[in-house]
Amino acid sequence: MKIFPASKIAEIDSYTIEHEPIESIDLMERASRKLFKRIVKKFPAPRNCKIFVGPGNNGGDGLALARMLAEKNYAVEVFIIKISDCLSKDAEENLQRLKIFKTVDIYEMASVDAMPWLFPDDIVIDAIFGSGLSRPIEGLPLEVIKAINASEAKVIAVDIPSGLMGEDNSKNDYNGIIKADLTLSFQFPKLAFLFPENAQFVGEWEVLPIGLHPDIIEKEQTPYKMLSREFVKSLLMPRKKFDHKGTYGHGLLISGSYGKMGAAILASRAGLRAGMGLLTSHIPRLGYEIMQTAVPEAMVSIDRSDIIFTEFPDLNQFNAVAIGPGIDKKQNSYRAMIELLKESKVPMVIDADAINIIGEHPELKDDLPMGSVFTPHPKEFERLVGKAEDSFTRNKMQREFAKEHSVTLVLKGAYTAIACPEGSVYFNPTGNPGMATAGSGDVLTGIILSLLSQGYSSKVATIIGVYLHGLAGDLAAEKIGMEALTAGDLINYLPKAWLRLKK
Ligand SMILES: NC(=O)C1=CN([C@@H]2O[C@H](COP(=O)(O)OP(=O)(O)OC[C@H]3O[C@@H](n4cnc5c(N)ncnc54)[C@H](O)[C@@H]3O)[C@@H](O)[C@H]2O)[C@@H](O)CC1
Ligand SMILES: Nc1ncnc2c1ncn2[C@@H]1O[C@H](COP(=O)(O)OP(=O)(O)O)[C@@H](O)[C@H]1O
Ligand SMILES: [K+]
Repeated sequence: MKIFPASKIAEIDSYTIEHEPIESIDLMERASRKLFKRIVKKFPAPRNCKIFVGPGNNGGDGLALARMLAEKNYAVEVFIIKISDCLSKDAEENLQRLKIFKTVDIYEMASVDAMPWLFPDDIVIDAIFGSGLSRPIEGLPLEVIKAINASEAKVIAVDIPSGLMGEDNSKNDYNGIIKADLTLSFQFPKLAFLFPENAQFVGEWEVLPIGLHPDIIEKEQTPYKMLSREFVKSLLMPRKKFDHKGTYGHGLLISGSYGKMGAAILASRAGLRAGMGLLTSHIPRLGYEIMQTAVPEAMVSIDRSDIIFTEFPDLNQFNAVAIGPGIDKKQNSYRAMIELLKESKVPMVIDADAINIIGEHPELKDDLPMGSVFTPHPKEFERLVGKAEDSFTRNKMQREFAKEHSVTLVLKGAYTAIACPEGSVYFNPTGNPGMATAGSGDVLTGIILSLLSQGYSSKVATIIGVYLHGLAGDLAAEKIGMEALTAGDLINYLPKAWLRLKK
């Protein structure tokens, strides 16, 4: 699913109005009907609804929704916040349509003194500002937003929490944003929903399709996309009758050190479960028996060092290389990294301490093999790319890094973002907080290495890998809950994740 900036959404609206064709008031009616249906399903009548309305079309949605809820036996009160002298044309039309309903009290709020008391079981509908917000909120609407946020009522935001910018909130005033429990977004999610600091405003969110024109959605370009099962499935290569293990590639995994052999085991097992034909695990000498016992399917390459990574085998036999899980970052490992980056001609996954080593020795960035994939969590990202005060800025830095160094740069998190060299960013919807547990990242590294070895491009291997990893987490959490989930469970649920993905 594409994610558009607010300006593009306005273009898509206009195109729909012109080419469907549909009157703008009827498009508003259709959108509001969707809101209405969702709210009725989630919060059945009778309920008290207090609807706060602003001057634009977001307010218009609120007014249309008020009429629909009143028809369905909700007790509805509408508060029109006096922000400008007039309402938008369609909002005004919906106000006139609403006035016919004698059961709905309509108040004009010229000051916050007119703010009603909000009870915990009230439903507050936030239709103050939508995607037309052009600057941080001040004055009366700011006071109203603060009062709503101070209440215990259930808050439902129409399209986007009022005050939140769709993309860039780096200059926003965080006191002037509605804290919604539920955000019902029209047709597309907004980029801002995917950033952790905005979770407090967006709450749960859902997308309501409102039938915007498919031709323009197809045609309009945007760098931001949300992964879907259908899309990821369409990238899979089928297995053929006469395929053999050579068909599915040979990967080299460099991982583990004294005290961190678990990372090597997890990444190796995950790699094999993700379908690679052959895996060689390069580990320090002390890990030999551990690896041979825990992962009998893997071949083992032994470092001359007992405890860390200091050398690597002949690279010619491998289709892809991964380095990082549990390797530590001793001086000798750094030296071996210099050689590895110079010699490797195949795509590499660079994770964990391998990222930290590059962060400490930025000159190594000049030697990255074509098609490298970086998989940092936010702290590693900071060491590699730099510090950002907010997620939008971080996302920009991520895109720029991917472009400048021609690499795929993954930023792991609740909505893991995959930035590709050509400028696009894919967000991953799978995964859950049960995966915030030691070793989940090692599992991801093994999976991406596996897909690279099988011949998927760096971009596709990363997309499939990230989606599958999260899906395994979701299936595991469904069965065993989030608290008890460990990284090993992600591997155990990979078979089911494959089946679900291919269904
Ligand atoms: N996507 C669609 O096709 C549809 C969109 N609709 C709604 O239309 C909304 C967008 O409508 P609008 O473009 O009218 O935008 P808004 O409803 O967000 O309101 C914009 C108005 O507020 C003013 N404004 C902006 N920032 C302000 C600030 N900080 N302080 C005071 N005033 C400020 C603007 O000058 C403008 O008059 C969407 O969010 C959605 O709710 C729906 O009607 C259905 C159809
Ligand atoms: N709240 C969450 N929702 C979805 N996925 C999560 C969440 N927390 C962690 N994850 C996933 O778990 C993995 C954690 O990786 P990482 O921090 O490198 O762990 P480790 O270093 O312990 O291996 C990432 O893929 C991340 O996207
Ligand atoms: K809103």
